[in-house]
Amino acid sequence: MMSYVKKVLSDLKEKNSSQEEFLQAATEILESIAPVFEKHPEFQENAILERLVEPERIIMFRVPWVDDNGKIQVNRGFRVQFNSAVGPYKGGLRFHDSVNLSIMKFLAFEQILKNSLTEMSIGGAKGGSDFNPKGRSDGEVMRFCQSFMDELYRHIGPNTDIPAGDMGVGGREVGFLFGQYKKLVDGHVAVLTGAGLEFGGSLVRKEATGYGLIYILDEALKMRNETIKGKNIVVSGSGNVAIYAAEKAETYGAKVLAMCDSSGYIYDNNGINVDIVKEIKEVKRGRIKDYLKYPNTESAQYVEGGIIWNVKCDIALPCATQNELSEESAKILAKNNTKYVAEGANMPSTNEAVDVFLKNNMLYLPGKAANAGGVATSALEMAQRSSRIQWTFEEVDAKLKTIMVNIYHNIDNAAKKYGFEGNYVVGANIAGFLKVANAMLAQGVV
Ligand SMILES: NC(=O)C1=CN([C@@H]2O[C@H](COP(=O)(O)OP(=O)(O)OC[C@H]3O[C@@H](n4cnc5c(N)ncnc54)[C@H](OP(=O)(O)O)[C@@H]3O)[C@@H](O)[C@H]2O)C=CC1
Ligand SMILES: O=C(O)CCC(=O)C(=O)O
Repeated sequence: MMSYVKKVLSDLKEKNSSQEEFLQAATEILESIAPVFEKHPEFQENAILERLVEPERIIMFRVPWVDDNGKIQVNRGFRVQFNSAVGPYKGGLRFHDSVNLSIMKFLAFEQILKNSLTEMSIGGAKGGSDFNPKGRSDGEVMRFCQSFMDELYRHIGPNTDIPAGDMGVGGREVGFLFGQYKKLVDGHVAVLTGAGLEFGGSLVRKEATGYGLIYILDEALKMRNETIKGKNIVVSGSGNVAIYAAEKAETYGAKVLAMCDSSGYIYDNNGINVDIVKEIKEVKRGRIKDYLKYPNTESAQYVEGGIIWNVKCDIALPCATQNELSEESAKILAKNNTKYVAEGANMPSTNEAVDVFLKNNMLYLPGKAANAGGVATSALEMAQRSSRIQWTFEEVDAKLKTIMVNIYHNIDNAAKKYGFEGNYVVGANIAGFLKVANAMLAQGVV
């Protein structure tokens, strides 16, 4: 059956030769699900893979807006509606200057399997723009979001496609996007998750991706008679996912030694004060190096442009961006005896880095399983919104924990069933794929 996978992959490479990140994600996924086709010839007979790798729809559009100097700026907007077999399209919006079609497609492709793993009825999508909100005034961000929504609104809806935040899109941006959507359609509907608590949002959504990462890690460690308590952790990034992963890890008794942004990392052998990072990033929208200006941070250092994975740790949590953890960094982690890697970001480790983790018998939890808590809580937000109720923080948090524990056992069982015990690349991809493939099969050739 490998020949079937190889053929689909080689056609995909020919058709999308310049889409590096998309091909990276597709190669990892397709190669790891190859064993499924031995047991399920019906998938090949029905061209499930050929259909799965082709997005149902891609929307690309112009986003013109006026900056604070009265100058007209033009960005490019995207929404990749990749697969709606399991449910309406669902996935975040990323505003970052690196955004291009390849990155949008890789993120949307990953999202299909991730959303399937949550066991909620949500399909896979992703969108965004090459606009970077960093350094822009609130007024500029608002005008950009309004122009972005002027086009996007006609392609989304509470039963068709429900975007949310991702890199560069937090509460402020979701608020502006929602305001413009509401004005355009004249309806207060649940079309974006990660909404403010005042207008339909859910408690815990902000914390969910980072907390969920620690919940699944905790379960994986428990199954090995291990615990997070007392472990030294390095968390890359200092955005939404990184902050709440670090916060939860500390409540479990771990010490967070280092965090970073794209300029450099801070390191403190006594442990980072996550509240300061939160203040710098969520309130001041500043740089991580500002950490050293705060009281009681004398034992911390800032390393400009340094590679955070050089810091010796027991647990590595890549929570920044794709391909931030190279093969070389993976070898350093292995040499430093790091035993656990759990991904808060999407595809932060290169495929070569993942090979190093697996060869060294490190526990590796891939992003599509480990960071699924964010989108799962988005689905909980949709459930609350449609039934006009609001669960307490504790209720949502308990549901999130259950979902993450279930994901762990689901990927663990799938890995065992297919003869790859402990390999969660195989486990996550197969478990996610089977539900989507069966849904596609049931719905005919569409
Ligand atoms: N938000 C969510 O709910 C979910 C997010 N994810 C994924 O998690 C990752 C982080 O998202 P999120 O926290 O929301 O994004 P944010 O924009 O809130 O934060 C991103 C962080 O990563 C840093 N960063 C970006 N590029 C690099 C780089 N090359 N090297 C080092 N640090 C870098 C940023 O620093 P700087 O400020 O300098 O750019 C920032 O601190 C992404 O891969 C995203 O797709 C996955 C599931 C859900
Ligand atoms: O909450 C969501 O809908 C999307 C989250 C997301 O973008 C992701 O899981 O990568």
